[in-house]
Amino acid sequence: MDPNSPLAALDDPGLLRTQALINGEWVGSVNTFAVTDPATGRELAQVPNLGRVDVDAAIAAAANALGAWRSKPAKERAAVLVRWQQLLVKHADDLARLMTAEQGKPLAEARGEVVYGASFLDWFAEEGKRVYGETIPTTDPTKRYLVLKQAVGVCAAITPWNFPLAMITRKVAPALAAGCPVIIKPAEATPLTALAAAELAQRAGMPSGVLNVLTGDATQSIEIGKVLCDSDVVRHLSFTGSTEVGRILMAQCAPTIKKLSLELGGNAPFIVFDDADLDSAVDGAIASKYRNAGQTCVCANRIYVQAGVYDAFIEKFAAKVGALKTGNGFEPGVNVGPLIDDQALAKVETHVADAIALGAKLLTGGKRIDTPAGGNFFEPTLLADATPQMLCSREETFGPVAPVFRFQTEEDAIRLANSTEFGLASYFYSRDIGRIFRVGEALEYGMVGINTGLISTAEVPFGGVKQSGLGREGGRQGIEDYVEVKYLCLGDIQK
Ligand SMILES: NC(=O)C1=CN([C@@H]2O[C@H](COP(=O)(O)OP(=O)(O)OC[C@H]3O[C@@H](n4cnc5c(N)ncnc54)[C@H](OP(=O)(O)O)[C@@H]3O)[C@@H](O)[C@H]2O)C=CC1
Ligand SMILES: O=C(O)CCCC(=O)O
Repeated sequence: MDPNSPLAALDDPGLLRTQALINGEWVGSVNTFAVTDPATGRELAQVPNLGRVDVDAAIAAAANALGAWRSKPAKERAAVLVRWQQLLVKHADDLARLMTAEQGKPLAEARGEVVYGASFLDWFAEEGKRVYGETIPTTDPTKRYLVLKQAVGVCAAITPWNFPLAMITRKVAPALAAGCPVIIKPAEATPLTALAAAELAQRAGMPSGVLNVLTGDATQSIEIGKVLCDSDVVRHLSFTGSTEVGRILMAQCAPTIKKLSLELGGNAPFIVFDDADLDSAVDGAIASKYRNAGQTCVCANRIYVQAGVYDAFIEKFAAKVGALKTGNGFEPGVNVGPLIDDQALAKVETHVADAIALGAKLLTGGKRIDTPAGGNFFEPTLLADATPQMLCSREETFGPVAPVFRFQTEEDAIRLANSTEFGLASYFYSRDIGRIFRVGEALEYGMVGINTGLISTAEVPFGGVKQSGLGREGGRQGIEDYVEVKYLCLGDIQK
């Protein structure tokens, strides 16, 4: 290990796993790909670049593990999940270090994600104990009607790089709690956090085959995804990522009529009304927009400010955006880390250039930051006088760019906010109780933050409407996609 690698300082070097996990065994391959640090471009590790044979082995292992795992009392499955949660928290510093190294987010944010990610495990450990069936009042005295809920079977989870741990646990925890073995395919950019989490699952006593992790680069990910989708054994696929890939996976799952949970792209409006608490709105916009360098599907993408407070908001917001510190996530005090790769940088640059060409005013930021160490850094950027024609209004920027739009009336704000095919998160600031209900009900989104820019927590149903996806993750609803409803009709009761 290069002594200058950020991973040389792990307290527990056993968490740097560079093999895939299939059937409880760590599996290598002659074909590997490099995991790199987006803050420096330096290689961190090589991990296996797997293909069809390995996916088939993982599916077979999961299928083999299904019977014993789903037959365990929920309380016993819960005990494994709780032990896993405790180990994730115990090793939070090392996991955060791995995450910052491969994903780039500031270390404190990475640590926050570890605790957040771990919280899905104890939440669903409890929910798994409450997968209640029902009895239905009979309409025929000779019969009784019962409803059971049973594990859906083998599940697959394809996860993105922006939340390398939480997007895994949010899917895997309800699956495991309900009695389903899982096969995880993490993003090419961030397999190390996933593998470290799997190592801790092993230490928590996860039975062989119940949790499998397959790694692959972007090309092999397509093949791995196809084999998972084509399999009749895999009964559920959960995916977080772009709407474009979500559509492909949905089409690929059609022949086997798989259950699907899709958490796809967003284009979140963030509305500030004249009656808002402006300081609170500015803080909310900073948190919502610049968290994870703007790379979350619930990040504010379009900031609409009512004419009466537009100038005051811009002035306060610009001061705070200008004060954000960008740099390597391991440096103390850094608020905004690197973007994940070159393509992400290019997309952000295109959105900024397009907005300026169409009349937006650049108030701060606006360009790449070149550092001696390399890295994919972009200045936290604020654009005023944005309009609906701009790319940043129509597409998810997924970067640290805040376009601010001026609006006149509540009706205008609602119309503009809803004028997108996406419907994941939305936000608005107002102190008027009537407006809070009117706007909250009118926004065509799965989630609405009111007077807050942060809405995520394990206890609530996270998900979108329209082309932002299907199903809900987290909350008591998050386990529903992992169970099948079975109706038992009991006859001859009178005999
Ligand atoms: N909803 C969200 O949270 C996210 C939204 N996005 C949006 O998507 C844009 C592109 O980001 P990107 O990382 O490319 O997101 P993708 O949707 O391409 O990737 C997400 C996951 O899907 C995998 N994948 C990609 N294509 C396929 C396929 N054909 N079959 C099976 N698996 C596949 C990826 O693997 P691999 O990484 O190996 O290619 C990754 O694990 C972002 O700019 C952002 O707008 C991105 C990430 C998360
Ligand atoms: O970007 C995502 O897909 C998930 C957002 C993270 C969260 O807030 O849970």
